[in-house]
Amino acid sequence: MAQAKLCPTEGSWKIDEVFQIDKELAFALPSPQENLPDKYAGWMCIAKNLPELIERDELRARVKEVPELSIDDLTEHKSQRLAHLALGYITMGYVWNKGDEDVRKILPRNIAVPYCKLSAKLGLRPILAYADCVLANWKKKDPNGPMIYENLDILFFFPGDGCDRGFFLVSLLVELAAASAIKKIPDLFNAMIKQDLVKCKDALRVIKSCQLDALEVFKQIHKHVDPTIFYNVLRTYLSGWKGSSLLPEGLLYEGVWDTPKQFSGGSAGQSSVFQCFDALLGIRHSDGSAAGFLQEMRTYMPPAHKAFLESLEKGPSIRKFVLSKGDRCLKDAYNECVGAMVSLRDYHLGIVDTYITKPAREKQKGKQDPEDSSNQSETENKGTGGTNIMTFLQAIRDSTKTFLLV
Ligand SMILES: C[C@@H](C(=O)Nc1ccc(Cl)cc1)[C@H]1[C@@H]2C[C@H](n3cnc4cc(F)c(F)cc43)C[C@@H]21
Repeated sequence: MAQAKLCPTEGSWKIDEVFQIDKELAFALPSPQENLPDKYAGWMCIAKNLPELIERDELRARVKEVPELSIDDLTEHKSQRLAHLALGYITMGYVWNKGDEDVRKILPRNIAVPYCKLSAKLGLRPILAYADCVLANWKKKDPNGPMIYENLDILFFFPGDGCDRGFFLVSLLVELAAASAIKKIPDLFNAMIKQDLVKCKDALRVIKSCQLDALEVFKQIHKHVDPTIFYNVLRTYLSGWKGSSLLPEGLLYEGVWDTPKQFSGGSAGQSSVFQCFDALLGIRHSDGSAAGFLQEMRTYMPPAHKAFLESLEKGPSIRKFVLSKGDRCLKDAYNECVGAMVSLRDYHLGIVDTYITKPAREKQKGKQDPEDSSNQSETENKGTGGTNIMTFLQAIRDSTKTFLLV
């Protein structure tokens, strides 16, 4: 497994390029490709017109007509990520279509075969994930302009009047704010190696301020995402087929596997930045199901990013170093980083309440017999990733608090 390597020449830590982490953008794909070779026009035409095709009830027919294409002409990483993103949108649209009970349990081989080959090549799953719809699904309107919401757009859309633009771009901007903290990690490790407590405290203070910047960016979500549309429209298209009552066995990838396979829908847990500060600070989640879910979500990340999280967990422990020094100021600087994680988790819980719990309750009220919760489908209170996101987030928020040093 790749490790965060000591740079042999300068004798100092750097984040090895093997982890594919960009200095400014961290886990986001820098300048994602927007066009595929003409051979793939059939995929792009469907993926670029999903809302209209679904509205006109033409999507599923168009998917069945597209020829089975080989992925051999997708030679570069960025074209592979763009094709994986497009096929992800096509697959979610094909399975969920109008978002009602009329789902499809078989993905036709002309999409399933190239999608699974491409997923294997990228080390990703054949389902739309955070790495697709957030990290590879963006462009600048003015290429020379800044990385701000007003100068960004996404490449593909689901139905929902642009709700996905807000949800995906705010997620991306949170990633970018957190990127400044990730850039500081080598300085933190170098300060530890040199036993330089002053530099250690400085690095921890920078990391904390970047975490709080990420929290401020996260708050933009209310401006750009409508809770009712998110809950009733976008959440459906991001849902997966693991533990789903509509696809209890999962999805059959025709021509690839003989039996249906279960994969989870996209979730914040698939964000490497969501997990990297826990790994850096030595925060381990004792709640088995939450810890298990986080581990499972790592298998939906680009392998290089999963490897980075593992290298942070195996690398020098900042927590042990702080404990060994017994320095009050250093402990405070460490605790402020843990405290920033608690604040982010708390805020995320509020977001789940606004975007999932409350709309679910409103929807229940709207039914004939609001008291009859028997027909409350098991997905009502679930996030896009399929777990009960509130329970999951409460568990990791609570366990994060236990890592504050006295
Ligand atoms: C808006 C939310 C979302 O769920 N986005 C999403 C989900 C699924 C899919 Cl498919 C696409 C987007 C969340 C944003 C902010 C990110 N975040 C949450 N807590 C964090 C703690 C940190 F320290 C940190 F740095 C980032 C953190 C992750 C996503």
